[in-house]
Amino acid sequence: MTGKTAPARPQTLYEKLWDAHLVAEDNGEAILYIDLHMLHEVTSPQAFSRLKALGRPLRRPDLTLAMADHCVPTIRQELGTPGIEDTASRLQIEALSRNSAEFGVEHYTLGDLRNGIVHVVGPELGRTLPGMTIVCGDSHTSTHGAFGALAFGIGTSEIEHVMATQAIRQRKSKNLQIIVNGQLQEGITAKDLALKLISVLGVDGATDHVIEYSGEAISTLSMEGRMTLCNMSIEAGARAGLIAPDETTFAYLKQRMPADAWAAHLPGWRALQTDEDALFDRTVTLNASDVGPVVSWGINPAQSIAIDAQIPDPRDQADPRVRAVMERALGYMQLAPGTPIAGTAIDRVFIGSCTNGRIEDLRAAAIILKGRKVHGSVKAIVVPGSGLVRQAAEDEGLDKIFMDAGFEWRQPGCSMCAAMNSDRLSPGERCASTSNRNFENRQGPAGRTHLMSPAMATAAAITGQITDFRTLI
Ligand SMILES: CC(C)[C@H](C(=O)O)[C@@H](O)C(=O)O
Ligand code: SF4
Repeated sequence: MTGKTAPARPQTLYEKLWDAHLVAEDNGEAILYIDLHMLHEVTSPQAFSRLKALGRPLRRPDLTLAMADHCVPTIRQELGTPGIEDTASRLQIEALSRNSAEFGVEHYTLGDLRNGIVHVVGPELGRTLPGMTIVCGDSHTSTHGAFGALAFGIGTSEIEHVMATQAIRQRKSKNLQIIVNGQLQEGITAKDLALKLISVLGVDGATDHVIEYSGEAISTLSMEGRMTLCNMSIEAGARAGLIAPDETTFAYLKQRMPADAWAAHLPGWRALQTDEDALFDRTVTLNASDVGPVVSWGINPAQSIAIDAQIPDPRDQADPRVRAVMERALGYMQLAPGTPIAGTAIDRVFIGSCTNGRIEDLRAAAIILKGRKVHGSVKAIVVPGSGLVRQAAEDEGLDKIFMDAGFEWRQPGCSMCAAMNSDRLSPGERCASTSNRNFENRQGPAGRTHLMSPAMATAAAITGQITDFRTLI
């Protein structure tokens, strides 16, 4: 012992979270301890079966939380699983309940107020906390990074691994810093910012990176907005998205956990910041004031443009591969280059998903909708992200505003985000959607999706076409 200690190297938040959970490391491969493992019905059954076949116990049922969201119907949930018409969905949801009971996992069944989309429920129940490592067999686990937790999606074999060991094998990602300076304009949301960022970065622009978002525009976002932004990190290829916890985070959590536990955590949470002079592999800077309402026109989220822009022309692209992707998108979406995106007629509106199914999203929609009607040619549904969101909305009378306008007021679930249940587009239908993916067939075979914010989807519902919501306020 020399008595000397190496000077502490400045670290990013990602590096701090990594080090705090590092169990072992060898040749770049690490084992990370996992603080919270969330399960849903689609990606957990095989892992449970393997565990059973091997006769292994679930290592930490107390750090595991299960709920059905993808396949659940968004009507008649009070009937429980017997009310599910689709047999495959019913079996999957029943299997989750059975497995949860067998392994002692906390599980919210259909119709339980606490049930909903896993990425909405974890945070709102105070299970998602700053400084945690959180995994789930679902790519949008990145949502939880909004709290300064290292949260990422995992595959089925990894689910089994976490179930058995409460740890996971990982390689360290690179670190991408995204600084958003200035303030977002009135009514412009984290969704517009996310779509704008993805259109700048590209769908694989953040591959192999963990993003940390910072800057004035980020610090003024609500927790709901931060979750929307971190949720969509994955659509730029990122492993995870992170926002350092601050007073907004602490205030959100204060309402969701026992006061003594909250106070005990606080000093540790405050230390979850990127050190000054810490090094990132890359930095991207954006001015919030340059962001207006953004809408996707194509078949990936990077194919997004400002509401006052024209559909891009593949002939302007030098790269033949980019041109080919654009041509395919235009063909699938049945859009002509050079035409304004505003004015595109739509058939369906979907407000919901783990991106935009929170109370703030429903409020943003209801403010515009109040006293107006859904256009005669449009079928519109609103699907709260959880039972608690639904209840909060009803307490505020938002359900009435939606129903009076002609929206269907549904029960919680992923619904039309991924069409893994009976909520889906018919072939050829065009949808204004607050979800996060506009891939071909995503919302139903041959369905066409335009991603946008809740305010923009509401404006589309009212006018029957893609519309700048600011013309309605
Ligand atoms: C079903 C699930 C594995 C999938 C995901 O990982 O994201 C789904 O949630 C999605 O949004 O496409
Ligand atoms: S709401 Fe959509 S994106 Fe989110 S978990 Fe469900 S299917 Fe995936």
